[in-house]
Amino acid sequence: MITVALPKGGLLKDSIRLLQDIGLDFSAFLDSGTRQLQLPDASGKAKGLLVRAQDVPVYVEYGQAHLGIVGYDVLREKKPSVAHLVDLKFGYCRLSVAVKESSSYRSALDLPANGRVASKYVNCAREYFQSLDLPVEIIPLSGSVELGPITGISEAIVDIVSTGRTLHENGLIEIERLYESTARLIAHPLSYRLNVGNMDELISKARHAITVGAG
Ligand SMILES: Nc1ncnc2c1ncn2[C@@H]1O[C@H](COP(=O)(O)OP(=O)(O)OP(=O)(O)O)[C@@H](O)[C@H]1O
Ligand SMILES: O=P(O)(O)OC[C@H]1O[C@H](OP(=O)(O)OP(=O)(O)O)[C@H](O)[C@@H]1O
Repeated sequence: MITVALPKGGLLKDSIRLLQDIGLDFSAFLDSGTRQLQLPDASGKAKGLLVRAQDVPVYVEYGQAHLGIVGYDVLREKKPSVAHLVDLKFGYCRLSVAVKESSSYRSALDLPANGRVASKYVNCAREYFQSLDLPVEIIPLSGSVELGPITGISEAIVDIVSTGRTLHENGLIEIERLYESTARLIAHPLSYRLNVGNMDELISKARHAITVGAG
């Protein structure tokens, strides 16, 4: 039986829809009555694990899940040893540098050397500022990162932007875009090589579903 790690939160509905397109029905996770974190799919041929988005690659790397769905942002940040299989095209966002609109900073290189940057994406932020040769102190936060420049804990933030509404409503502006992210289908590398549970067929169906969806 194949096991799939599904991300709780914003990616869950689209993930369930994609899995339905390839013949795996995990819609029971959407039942408001359930608190179950592990469910068989409706046909009984697969098992789903409902985990925090950031933990999806952990289950897949360790082989407890053969397949998983996770944002490219999480893969860039954590660099897990997993096979990247299909860009699923949903869950679009970008990782950006933002500052207070009222500040004088309009590009990353305007930021002061040894300034502070708050982020949930500490590795991506560190790599980015290293690539610019600009020494900054990265302040790790785990949410509501936009409060960094508002409270003065940092001059800038590196955070996910999707619609831009959170930045706008908090008086911040985006000054750099590091990369764009969408949801990805990932696999445990050895299980992928061994084609556990005939996952090749599921992956082909996923590629097909994306192409049809795009057309
Ligand atoms: N506006 C957005 N905010 C956050 N994530 C987004 C947004 N748009 C798309 N995404 C994608 O959805 C993924 C999961 O986001 P979600 O907010 O559900 O989880 P999370 O931020 O890791 O939350 P938690 O810390 O509660 O587990 C992100 O990793 C990203 O790829
Ligand atoms: O551009 P927008 O469409 O407004 O989306 C961006 C916001 O969404 C994310 O926060 P999330 O809701 O995951 O909460 P968090 O602050 O706990 O990370 C992200 O960190 C931004 O705050």
